[in-house]
Amino acid sequence: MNIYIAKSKIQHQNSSIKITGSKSESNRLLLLQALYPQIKIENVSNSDDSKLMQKALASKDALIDIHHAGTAMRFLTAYFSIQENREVTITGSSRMKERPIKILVEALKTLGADITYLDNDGFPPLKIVGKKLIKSKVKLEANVSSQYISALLLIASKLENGLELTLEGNITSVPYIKMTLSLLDSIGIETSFIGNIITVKPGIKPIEPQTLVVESDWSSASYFYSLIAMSDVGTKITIASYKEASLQGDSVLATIYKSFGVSTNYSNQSITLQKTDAIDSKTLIELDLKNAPDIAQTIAVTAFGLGIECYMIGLHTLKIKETDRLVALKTELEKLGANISITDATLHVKPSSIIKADITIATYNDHRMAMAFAPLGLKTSIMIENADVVSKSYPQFWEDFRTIGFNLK
Ligand SMILES: O=C(O)C1=C[C@@H](OP(=O)(O)O)[C@@H](O)[C@H](O)C1
Ligand SMILES: C=C(OP(=O)(O)O)C(=O)O
Repeated sequence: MNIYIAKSKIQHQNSSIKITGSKSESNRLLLLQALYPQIKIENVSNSDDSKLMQKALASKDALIDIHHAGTAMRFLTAYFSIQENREVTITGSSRMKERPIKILVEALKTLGADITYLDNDGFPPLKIVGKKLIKSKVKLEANVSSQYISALLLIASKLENGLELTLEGNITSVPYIKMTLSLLDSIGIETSFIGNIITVKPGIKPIEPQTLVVESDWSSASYFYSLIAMSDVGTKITIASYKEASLQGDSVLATIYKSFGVSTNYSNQSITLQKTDAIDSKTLIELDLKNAPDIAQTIAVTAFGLGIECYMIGLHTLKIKETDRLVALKTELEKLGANISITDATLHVKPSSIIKADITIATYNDHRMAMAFAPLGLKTSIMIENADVVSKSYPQFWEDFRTIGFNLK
């Protein structure tokens, strides 16, 4: 399904958009609930990735297909490693078979896990024979993906002696590691993160029955920040349910988008985004996104839409996500008339004043390509190819854009 966005305007300034729970928090809590069924979760994400996670955890099958869900792939690899007397093959989409998992698999094997690569060394599909893991100390490279670290931490309290993880090199996507530790702490599992060493105590104390409410997804909110940044001064929109003390690193959007003239007001568990200042075309925005890689696409498109210069570093993880997001951004933004340069970890949007009309944007099976380019509908008419990819994280994305006045065909 392609969607054509005829040049649009935000019509319903006072509409309130409700986004469901964070995909990252949901996938962690779903795994913890499988380990500790006394936990209840509210506002679970309705994303494909969280539904796949739920389905995989409930499945008794010997073959689990996780499609494009990277977090689920990594978390379930750890989970099935400790399911005694169970053997599973875990596979995914063709892109999943290109997304590296060796660092996690080697760490699990060091702890005693029985995992075999069924196709290419270091990549899914994997055969996992569940076992009791006796060892408790492991070192791993921390600059490739934090998901490997979170995966180990999530099962750690079920290991006989807990876990002591030594992180080597520069640690990437740190807020996601802290999110995992906070969720463990909140259910009653003892953890510490000092220097480059994380420890998780074995679960000796019983975990109390409790209900955890997932905060809505900040990465999904990024597309509304982009919309407001490209709107006329005074335009505002309210989205729920958010809080100022978020576990999600992408809540840094509230700070980042001040530079794009957008203010954020927190009230009644909602955020109201308002365009307060017009942006000078000579503005240069410089950002290090190693802690918030999922909002890089949104920000690159906002800068292009406003015609301003933006230089982003810390993007080394983008090459191994749903697609090579650096190459995809360069290719698609340049079709619209942008001047972009990239390296393996940076992206530079040069200032420009032209936005071509009626260009078709390829999305490369990447939800964030579709959603990041959609706000440009305020500036020009644009076609988004395979627009249903959004369901990976935000199934009602197009409905919500229609609600605020977008003209979609
Ligand atoms: O743990 C998580 O929930 C995630 C961690 C990040 O991955 P990396 O650590 O691989 O950057 C992020 O990009 C992904 O969307 C979700
Ligand atoms: C990178 C992402 O997800 P995952 O790694 O879980 O596939 C994402 O949602 O942007």
